[in-house]
Amino acid sequence: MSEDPTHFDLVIIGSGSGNSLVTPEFDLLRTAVVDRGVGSEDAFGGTCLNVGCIPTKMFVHTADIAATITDAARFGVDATLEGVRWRDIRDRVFGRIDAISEGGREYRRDAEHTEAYLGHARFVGDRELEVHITTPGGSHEVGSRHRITGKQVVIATGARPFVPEEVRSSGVPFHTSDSIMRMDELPASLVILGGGVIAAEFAHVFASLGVRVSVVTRGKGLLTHFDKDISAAFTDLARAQWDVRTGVTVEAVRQGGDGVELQLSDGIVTGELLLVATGRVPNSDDLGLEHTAVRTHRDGRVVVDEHGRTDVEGVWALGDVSSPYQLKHVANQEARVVAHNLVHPDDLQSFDHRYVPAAVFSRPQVATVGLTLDQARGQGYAVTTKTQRYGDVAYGWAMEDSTGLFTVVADRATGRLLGAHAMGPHASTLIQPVIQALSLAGPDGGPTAHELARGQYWIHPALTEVLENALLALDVEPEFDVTADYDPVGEDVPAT
Ligand SMILES: Cc1cc2nc3c(=O)[nH]c(=O)nc-3n(C[C@H](O)[C@H](O)[C@H](O)COP(=O)(O)OP(=O)(O)OC[C@H]3O[C@@H](n4cnc5c(N)ncnc54)[C@H](O)[C@@H]3O)c2cc1C
Ligand SMILES: NC(=O)c1ccc[n+]([C@@H]2O[C@H](COP(=O)([O-])OP(=O)(O)OC[C@H]3O[C@@H](n4cnc5c(N)ncnc54)[C@H](O)[C@@H]3O)[C@@H](O)[C@H]2O)c1
Repeated sequence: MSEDPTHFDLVIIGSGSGNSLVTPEFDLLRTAVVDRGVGSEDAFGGTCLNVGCIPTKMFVHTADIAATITDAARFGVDATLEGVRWRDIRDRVFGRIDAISEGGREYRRDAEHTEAYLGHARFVGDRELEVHITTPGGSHEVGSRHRITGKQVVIATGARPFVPEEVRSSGVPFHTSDSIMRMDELPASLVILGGGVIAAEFAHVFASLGVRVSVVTRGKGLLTHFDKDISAAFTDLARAQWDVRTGVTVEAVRQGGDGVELQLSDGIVTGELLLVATGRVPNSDDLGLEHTAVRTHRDGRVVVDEHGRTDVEGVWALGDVSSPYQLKHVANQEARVVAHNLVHPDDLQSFDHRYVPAAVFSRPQVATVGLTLDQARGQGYAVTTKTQRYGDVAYGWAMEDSTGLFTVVADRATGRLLGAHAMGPHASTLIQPVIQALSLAGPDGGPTAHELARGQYWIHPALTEVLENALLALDVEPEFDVTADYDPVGEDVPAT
């Protein structure tokens, strides 16, 4: 261990996924965790905990409850949503989260082998940083500046909301996902700019809680990064719930109407508040990387190899700042790999980007893994695909579902799965057996789709039968059809 108090064995910039790098192997070494905080409270612990996955899903679940009440009459259950207590909801969510964030910060500050620098870090050399303390509650005074060096440095600085120039230069107040969940009152109406994941999730949250929501996007539909049939079906369902403006450009943003007015290429949209959800940019531009040999891609992501190494020896990167996937489960996997590699330089592990799943927790949910039909064809596979409707299995009847679908994509020649794409209640959970089959396949190629269907029990009449039936209905080469005698109509589930 070094005697120099400004030299550390490990310096981690970013307390999100980076925070999990302080493994027991570092117990006898010195680690600095540098973090400037996220959201309006400059909270410790990164995006997912404070302004990302966790609070949004707590709001989504609350919105699901409200939507279930509103939807209950068609089941013969008469119920009225009498109102929602926004401040109570907000305070319940953040009452839980803030305590975890504060506990994490104090632990890093007080532990014998770690030091918490709560401020902005900037490289001044390859493994040398200047830190300007901006937030109280850490190991150092607000306003102080520190030069620190690390034997190893990990860049885990995440990403931040991108705000288009037409909004920034308008002077009109706006929210991003960093601020909107902490507002004091629900607005009567909300304009959401963007048609991606954040827009889809917040549109559900606020519309289900009684806010009139407009979604404005330049794309032809919503969730256009997903399978095209799912994107089209989701956009149709969105139009039935929200005011959805697709294929439009924003020509001006000004104050007007009840709050904000957007001049679109095809008209005007107004709302009390504006939420900007137009993507997230890596936090690499304000890191002083020009003082190092660390390179970035054109989109700002730090260049790393499959082990998380940058171009500078001893400097690593992981998560949203460098990954092609801005997802917490990916950042976590990358953090586990880097945590191992930091202490096992002769036995490096690699990032696993083979089958990265994603889900959108909207109304309905969307989930995806592996190749879409078009991607599989593009890669030269003889593709077979089946779309099974939720409404065709028993639990789908129970739910009176008429829109949910589960598509599986497979290689006709081998019968093996290539991907799956689902939209409907619990899609994020239902897709897990496909993720498992793809990820654990091993060198022998793993189970065929039919083996996956018939090699295990599927609880009857659970909603997972939608996947079981889709797998069984795939049209594969006969020699791989281990269920040639299976009659999908024979059980008490009707065929499509
Ligand atoms: C609204 C929303 C919902 C989401 N929902 C999901 C979901 O349901 N599922 C999912 O998988 N993913 C979701 N994500 C994405 C997920 O949150 C991110 O992929 C993940 O948190 C990235 O982790 P990270 O460790 O790379 O970065 P972060 O958690 O963002 O951590 C980076 C930290 O570095 C700090 N920092 C940055 N620059 C500096 C600097 N120069 N000096 C000091 N500190 C600095 C930041 O303040 C931050 O605290 C969501 C994101 C958002 C915004
Ligand atoms: N459930 C989840 O896993 C989850 C939830 C939220 C966020 N995230 C992560 O956060 C990332 C960022 O989310 P996001 O929704 O901000 O980005 P996104 O890339 O999903 O969507 C951005 C949207 O904004 C539109 N857009 C961009 N610039 C625009 C402009 N100038 N005018 C109008 N529209 C414009 C794009 O066409 C697109 O529809 C996601 O890609 C995802 O990885 C994940």
